[in-house]
Amino acid sequence: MPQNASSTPLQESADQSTVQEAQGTVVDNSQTEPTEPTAPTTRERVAGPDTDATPNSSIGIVFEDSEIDRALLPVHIHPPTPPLTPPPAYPRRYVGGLVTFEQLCIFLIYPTTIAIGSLISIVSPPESYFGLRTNFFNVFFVKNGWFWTTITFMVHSIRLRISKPSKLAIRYTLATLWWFLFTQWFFGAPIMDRVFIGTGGKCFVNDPETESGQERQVHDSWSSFGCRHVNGEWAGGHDISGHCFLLTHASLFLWYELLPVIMERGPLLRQINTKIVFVLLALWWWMLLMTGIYFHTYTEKITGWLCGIAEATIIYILVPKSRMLTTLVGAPGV
Ligand SMILES: CCCCC/C=C\C/C=C\C/C=C\C/C=C\CCCC(=O)SCCNC(=O)CCNC(=O)[C@H](O)C(C)(C)COP(=O)(O)OP(=O)(O)OC[C@H]1O[C@@H](n2cnc3c(N)ncnc32)[C@H](O)[C@@H]1OP(=O)(O)O
Repeated sequence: MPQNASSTPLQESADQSTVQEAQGTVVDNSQTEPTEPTAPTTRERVAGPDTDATPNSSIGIVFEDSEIDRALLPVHIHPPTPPLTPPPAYPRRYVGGLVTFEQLCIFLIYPTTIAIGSLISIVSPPESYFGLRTNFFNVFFVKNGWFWTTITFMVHSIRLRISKPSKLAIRYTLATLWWFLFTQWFFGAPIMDRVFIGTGGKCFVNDPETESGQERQVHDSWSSFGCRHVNGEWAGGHDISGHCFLLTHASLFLWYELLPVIMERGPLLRQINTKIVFVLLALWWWMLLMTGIYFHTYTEKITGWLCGIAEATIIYILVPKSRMLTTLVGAPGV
């Protein structure tokens, strides 16, 4: 198995058992001590290398029947045990020792989409319903984007057999927290609005007192929400694309949580739950392309994307390099 030297403790442990399997090392149970069952009898739970298991249990096998009862049985009446089933570890090809090949492919979808959208916007943006801010998909789905991402994530999570749902909830909470601080509230105005104001942005409103009623005045709104509330125009600063942020952030979160299911290529992949996740991912991708074509400047889209990759990069790429941090937030599994 191709395995980069810099793989994580979790991966190493899981991969070791795969090596055993590849080498045909099957444990002969009749030779082992009766008090140390080598394979589960009634139900065996197999978790992938990326499970929520702590590093010590990363081989992913949980004995659910009473091992003590089993140990009391005389050796000769032990039921035949199946060979030790290795976790469904999939070959991991590491790129630069940091990300797996699949993680990298997923990661690259979004800057490529923004680049293609921006290119189309320069060459010849086609007239389209999706160029309207009021289009149904924008108003109903993207403007409530974290809500739909949450629902879809729950649909995905509910059918998993992972041992520690709390770790899954921690990862969801961290993703939600980053979205919340960036777009909704950060001890006052959210981060994206603070960047806008910090780079010289202001809220302009028409002053009806003037003769033409058109003269613009600066309103003291400190957030885009407040500015919209007074029918003002939020202009002048670096207006990070909230759509690029949200669509990238939500998509990477869903992809990386789903990846073990995809790589396992088992029955979970064919479930309706997985299809629902793919439908939302397709919609988020399409809306990102539309943002790329019709909205914002190129730099605003890039900064939106950069902020959108931040949390997923930390949680799914950097954290797995540390055994201690992995214990805290777990890692996606099946
Ligand atoms: C074992 C099983 C365990 C399972 C459980 C596991 C875990 C779960 C644990 C706990 C969960 C428990 C309970 C959870 C239940 C429910 C919780 C739900 C929580 C929620 O979740 S509740 C929040 C819902 N709340 C949202 O979800 C809001 C999302 N929303 C935003 O965060 C912003 O809205 C954002 C970022 C989108 C900002 O956006 P922005 O619009 O202000 O700014 P941007 O710069 O992007 O755009 C400038 C102008 O360009 C236009 N524009 C750009 N691109 C366009 C395009 N493509 N098409 C058309 N127009 C476009 C824009 O429309 C705009 O136009 P205009 O200014 O006119 O509006």
